[in-house]
Amino acid sequence: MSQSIPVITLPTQELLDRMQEVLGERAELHLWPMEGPSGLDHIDLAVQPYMSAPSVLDVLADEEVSAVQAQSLGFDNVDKHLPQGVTYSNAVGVHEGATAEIALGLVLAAQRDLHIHFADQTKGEWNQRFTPGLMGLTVLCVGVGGVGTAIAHRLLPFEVTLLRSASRARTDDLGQVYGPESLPELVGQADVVIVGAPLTDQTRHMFDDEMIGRMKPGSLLVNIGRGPLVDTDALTRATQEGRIRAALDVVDPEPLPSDHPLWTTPGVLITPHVGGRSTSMLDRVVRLLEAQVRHLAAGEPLEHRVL
Ligand SMILES: NC(=O)C1=CN([C@@H]2O[C@H](COP(=O)(O)OP(=O)(O)OC[C@H]3O[C@@H](n4cnc5c(N)ncnc54)[C@H](O)[C@@H]3O)[C@@H](O)[C@H]2O)C=CC1
Ligand SMILES: O=C(O)C(=O)COP(=O)(O)O
Repeated sequence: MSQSIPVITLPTQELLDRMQEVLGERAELHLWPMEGPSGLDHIDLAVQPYMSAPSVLDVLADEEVSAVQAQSLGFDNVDKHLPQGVTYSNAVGVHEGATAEIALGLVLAAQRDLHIHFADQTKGEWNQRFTPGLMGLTVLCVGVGGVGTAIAHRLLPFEVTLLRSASRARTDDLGQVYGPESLPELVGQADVVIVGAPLTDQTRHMFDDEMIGRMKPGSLLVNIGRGPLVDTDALTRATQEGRIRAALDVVDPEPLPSDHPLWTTPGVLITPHVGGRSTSMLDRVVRLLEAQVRHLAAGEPLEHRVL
């Protein structure tokens, strides 16, 4: 019996070449058609481009597609656009570690004023200063999934007291996880709050005036999840008044308009949604797609299905 060959469309030539190398004859690979229908009878797996546009979802209506594999972990924007009967898998294993690196980088920069030292460097100025650091402080991670856990593991060697909260209370190998009902009390105990939850109806504006108002004076709010988890106006007010500091890889809106006050508010650090953008990302995407193609060839369900 001849082996069934899944048809995969891929968003970039580089990814297609890497897939060809790894999968050889096992898959029939097509570059995703940017304009017009592909002309294929059936597509077993369509790969969502990493950069958001053009979205594979925009062209699915013209194709017979079984499943979409995303190259992102977040899928807050997807459900309304996904045609019925098409499954959607997110990119588990691709971005967690890289996003944790950006979270830790932002925390360390903000807690040791690295940005101020680097600005001094551009002027050749030798200004020594004392900074809060991280050792001995309390850090709250909001979101204990792949990203939150990667952050927690990287934080512990910094000798912090770690608090964690998620959508439900439980214990895991790192200890106690608190439920959402505990969040208002926990934020008041933390010197650093790192938000790594997904964007849902329940989490949108989770950090509003009230929640931000409960944070310790001078504490740091880090957002590496999705911009709308934090109410931008509330955050702008709190940082402009110097009540809290912020370090943001994600903002609302994205891109942040160049005249937005957050860009220039003292105590606010911004990176342009680069959590997942590490050069080793493509290797992890290829490994994920290889595993998914194996499942298709074996007639098994795809992994990491979220929709
Ligand atoms: N900055 C960046 O470049 C990146 C950002 N992300 C964002 O990070 C998010 C999280 O990704 P994963 O860890 O893979 O998700 P996940 O699904 O593995 O974990 C999500 C965690 O958030 C928690 N959560 C859900 N609702 C909550 C609530 N109401 N209160 C507190 N916690 C709640 C869940 O309990 C779970 O612990 C993604 O949805 C995406 O938006 C992901 C990758 C890169
Ligand atoms: O995986 C995610 O959710 C990320 O945020 C990184 O990917 P993106 O830049 O959103 O395509």
